[in-house]
Amino acid sequence: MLDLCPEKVDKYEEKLRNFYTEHIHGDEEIRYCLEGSGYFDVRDKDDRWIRIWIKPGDLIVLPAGIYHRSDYALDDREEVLEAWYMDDSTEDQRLPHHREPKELVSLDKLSELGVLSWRLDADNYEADEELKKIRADRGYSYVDFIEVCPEKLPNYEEKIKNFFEEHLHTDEEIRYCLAGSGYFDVRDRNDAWIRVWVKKGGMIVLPAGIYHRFTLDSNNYIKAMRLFIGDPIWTPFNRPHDHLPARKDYIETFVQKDAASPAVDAAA
Ligand SMILES: CSCCC(=O)/C(O)=C/O
Ligand SMILES: [Fe+2]
Ligand code: NI
Repeated sequence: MLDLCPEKVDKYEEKLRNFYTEHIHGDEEIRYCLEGSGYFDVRDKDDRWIRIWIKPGDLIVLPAGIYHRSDYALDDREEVLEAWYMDDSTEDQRLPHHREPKELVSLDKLSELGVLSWRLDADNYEADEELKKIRADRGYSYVDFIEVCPEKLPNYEEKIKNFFEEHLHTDEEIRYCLAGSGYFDVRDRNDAWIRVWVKKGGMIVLPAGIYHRFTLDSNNYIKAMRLFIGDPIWTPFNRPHDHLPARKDYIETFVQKDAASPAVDAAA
C-alpha cells in the first residue's frame, strides 16, 4: 500500500520526480487507486504521450516494457515543454532525434542554461493575467504572431531553412506556442544539442547569445506569439559569431559561471 503525500512519505519530492521520469519495467505495473487521483502517461506507437487519469476504484495495468511515467502533483509545464539530448543522426530534422536510451533534460536544467519556460492558457491569451504579469515583469512591450506553414508564412522554404541554421540573437528570443508545436534546439555547455519540444501553452525564453535553431516537428505547424522588449530585432547571427558582446555575456553568465557543475554537461 502506498499513501503518497508529503506527510506520509519520506523524500516526497524526490519520489515524485522519479515517478515522473520516463521509465520501463521488466514486469507489469499494476495499480489500484483507493483515494485521491493521479495521472499515468504512456507512450503511443508514434512516441506521443497518452495521459490516463486514475481515480478511486480504477485499476490500471501497464504491460512490461512500455515507456511510462506517473504524475501526482508535478510541474505542469512538462505537459507542454519537454527536452532531451539529441542523437547525431542527420535524418529528417522534424523527427524527435532521441538518443538511445533516451536522455531527458529537466526544465530546471534548462534554466541553468538561461532557458526559461512557463505553461500558460493558450486559449485565453488575450485576457491572461499570468501572461500580463510576465510581460510587465520582463518588459515585453512588443507582441506579434507568426504561423509557420506554407500557406501563412511568406518565403516558407527559405525561412524554414534559415530557422534551422545554428545562430544567436543579440536579444532574448521569446516564443509562446498558441497552436501546433515545434522544436527549439539549444547548445549545452559542452556544445551538445538539447531539443526543446514546445507545444500549445508552452512559452520559452532563449537568452541573448545562446546558439540555437528551430524546426517544425512532424505535425508541420506552429502558431506562436513573438514577444520583445521594445522595437523588435530579429537578426540571426549564424555561427560562428563568438566575438559579439551578447555571446561573451552569455558565456560569462551561463557557461563560465557554472563550468564546474556537471548539471547540464552532455558528458556527465
Ligand atoms: C516558432 S517561431 C519561428 C522561429 C524563430 O522565429 C526563430 O528566431 C528561431 O530561431
Ligand atoms: Fe532564433
Ligand atoms: Ni513505473
